Amino acid sequence: MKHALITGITGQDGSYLADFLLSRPEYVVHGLVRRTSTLNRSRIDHITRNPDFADRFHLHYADLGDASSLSMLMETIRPDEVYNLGAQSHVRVSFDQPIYTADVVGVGTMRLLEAVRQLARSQPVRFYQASSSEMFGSAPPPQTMETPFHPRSPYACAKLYAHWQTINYREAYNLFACSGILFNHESPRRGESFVTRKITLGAARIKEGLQKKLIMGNLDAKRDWGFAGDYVKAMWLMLQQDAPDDYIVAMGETHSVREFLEKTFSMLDLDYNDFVEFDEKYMRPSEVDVLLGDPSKAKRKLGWEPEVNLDGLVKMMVEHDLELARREKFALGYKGASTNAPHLSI
Ligand SMILES: C[C@H]1O[C@H](OP(=O)(O)OP(=O)(O)OC[C@H]2O[C@@H](n3cnc4c(=O)[nH]c(N)nc43)[C@H](O)[C@@H]2O)[C@@H](O)[C@@H](O)C1=O
Repeated sequence: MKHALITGITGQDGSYLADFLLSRPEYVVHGLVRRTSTLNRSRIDHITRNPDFADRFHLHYADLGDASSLSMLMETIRPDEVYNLGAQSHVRVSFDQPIYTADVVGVGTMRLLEAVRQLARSQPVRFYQASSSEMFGSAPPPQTMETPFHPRSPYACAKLYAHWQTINYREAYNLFACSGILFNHESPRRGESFVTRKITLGAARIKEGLQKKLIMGNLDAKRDWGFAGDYVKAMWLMLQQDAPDDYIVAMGETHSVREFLEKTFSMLDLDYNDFVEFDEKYMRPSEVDVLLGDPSKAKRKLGWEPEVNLDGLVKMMVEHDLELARREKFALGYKGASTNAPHLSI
């Protein structure tokens, strides 16, 4: 059996990657979880509750902030593959918590790389680093493998540090370490404070009369959005190659937040202009205006092809969130619309 360790297992990407690896009978999947007073495991509940996976899915307490917990974990599990998907991943929040973000995203990756380097002394191990299109920041589009980085947030600076450390561990210690520069990737499992999910959930709640307005920031920002379920396959493919390398994973299309709003609301027969309002608090001190990735290397060398386009993605998210809103309405007993989703504060 192959043992894979995933940091960030409770997140969107971690849960899709776990699904993908478990669909292959040769994998045992280990997830790193942080201790929290309330459990945040809804994205992996379908796995933990499935008796078929009882022997092939294991959760372990550790923390990217705690080097000794990572070394212990590495010794216990002795993974063949390590996927570093754990992060404080919200760009806007990284301006409020820059040092925490740098520690978890930047130095946290170093702590993990050190633990992997120790393990690599006694067995082969392959490492995947979740790098981000945010590292390109203000570099003009299209962003290719040759485009120089210009990060625009504490999150992006920390990701860039981790990216270069991954490359350095490959060059200095001959570690099989790959970095996937993933452009935005979304799904029904996306956190509710990221723009796509905020829009699909907000629109669905508006449609069901649970919410009156959707309060947004910069609608002119443009992103290259794909489906997270497609992107985790690229992560895995990178670790199956003969030699380690870095790749961009993207759709090669860019759309504005405004276009995403239009597509979502029109799918629900609504006009977003009637519901969307602006609030300064959703603006970032420095914005990334346009991201447009060139995935040609991943397609050519990995044979990677996405299966879901933007319209398919919007449809998948809207259908999911409409169902969620209907259940919410049923569970609450409908009393009257609130002015905004109370749980969306960022
Ligand atoms: C690849 C990369 O992808 C993600 O980073 P992000 O691009 O910052 O994602 P987002 O969905 O928070 O923002 C997208 C755009 O949408 C604009 N925007 C407008 N109004 C709102 C708004 O109300 N909320 C939010 N969140 N954004 C808004 C916002 O200003 C920005 O221009 C993370 O997964 C990150 O971890 C990562 O690595």
